[in-house]
Amino acid sequence: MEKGRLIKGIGGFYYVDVMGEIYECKARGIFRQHNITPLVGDQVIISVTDEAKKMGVVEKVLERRTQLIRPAVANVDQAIIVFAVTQPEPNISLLDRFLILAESEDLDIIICLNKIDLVEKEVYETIVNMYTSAGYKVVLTSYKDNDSILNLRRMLLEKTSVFAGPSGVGKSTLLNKVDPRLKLKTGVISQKTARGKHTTRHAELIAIERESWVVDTPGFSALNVDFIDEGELSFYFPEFLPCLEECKFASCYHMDEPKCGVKKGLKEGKVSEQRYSSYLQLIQEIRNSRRF
Ligand SMILES: Nc1nc2c(ncn2[C@@H]2O[C@H](COP(=O)(O)OP(=O)(O)OP(=O)(O)O)[C@@H](O)[C@H]2O)c(=O)[nH]1
Ligand SMILES: [Zn+2]
Repeated sequence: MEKGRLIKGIGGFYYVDVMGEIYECKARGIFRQHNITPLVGDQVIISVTDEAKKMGVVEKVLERRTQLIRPAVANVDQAIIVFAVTQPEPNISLLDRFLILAESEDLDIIICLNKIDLVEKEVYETIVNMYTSAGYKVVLTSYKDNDSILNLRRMLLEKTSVFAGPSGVGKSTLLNKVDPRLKLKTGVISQKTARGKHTTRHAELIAIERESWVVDTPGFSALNVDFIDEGELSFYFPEFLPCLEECKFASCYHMDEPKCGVKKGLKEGKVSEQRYSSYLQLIQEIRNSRRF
C-alpha cells in the first residue's frame, strides 16, 4: 500500500503521484457502492498491481479537507488570482467576481498583479491600495523580474494553489518561471481558445518543488456569481465585515436602508467607492437572475 495524491482523472483512470512516480489506477468498485468519486487533489491509498508498468488500484480516499466546485479539486489551500496591470487592462468588476468566488469557497487569497514591467508604478498604485486596504494580500510580479518570481514561489511552498484569472494575464508564464520544468503552453491564445471551446478541459494538479502543487485553470472572461445568496454577498467583501454590526437591520442589504454600517464605512473611507459599486452591481445581478 502506498499513499499518494490524485493528480488527474481521465477515461476511468486515476493518475496518482507517489513521491514523484505516477501510477495509472482503477478505483475499487466499492467506491461506487458508497457513492464516493475520487477527486483530483484527493490524498489516496493505492495498492500497486504492476510496479514495472506503474499500475495500481485506488483502495481508499482519505478524508477531504476542502472541495472546490469549479474547478473540481479537493484539498486546495489558496487561490492566486492573477490580473495584468495592462495587456489586458485590469477589469475590476471581473477581479471582484474572482474574489467573491474564492471567498465563497473559503480559500486563502492572494491577488497577483502581473506584467508590472510594462507600466509605471503610478498606473497600478490605486488598485494595490484599494485591495490592500480591503484586507487582501497583493503581490506584484513580472516574468522579467526574478525576485518577484522567487517571492511568488515562496508563497506556493507546501500548499495547493489554484491559479485563476482572465486569459492572457500570464498565469502559465508565471508558473513556467516558478518551475522551468513545467513548460506550460503560453501565448498561443487561438489554440487554447479552440481547446476550451470544443473539449472539456479537466482539472489537473501539477507538482512543483517540495510538496507544492498548482492548478492552472483556463482563463475566464466572464464569471457568474448568481449562485450566491443575496443575503450572503456582503460576507464575501472582507472590508464590509467590521461595518455589518452597525447596520440597524439584521437583514440590511446596504442599499436604501437607514442606519447602514456599510454606507457609514463608505462615508468614512473604510469602504472604497469602487468596491461598494461592485457590490451594488452584483446584488442587482443576483436579484435579476432570481426573477426567471
Ligand atoms: N511584458 C510581460 N509580458 C508577460 C508577462 N507575463 C506574461 N506575459 C506575456 O503575456 C502573454 C500571455 O501569457 P500566458 O502565460 O499565456 O497567459 P495565461 O494567463 O496563461 O492565458 P490563458 O492560458 O489564456 O488563460 C504571453 O505573450 C506572455 O509572454 C510579464 O510579466 N510581462
Ligand atoms: Zn447595511
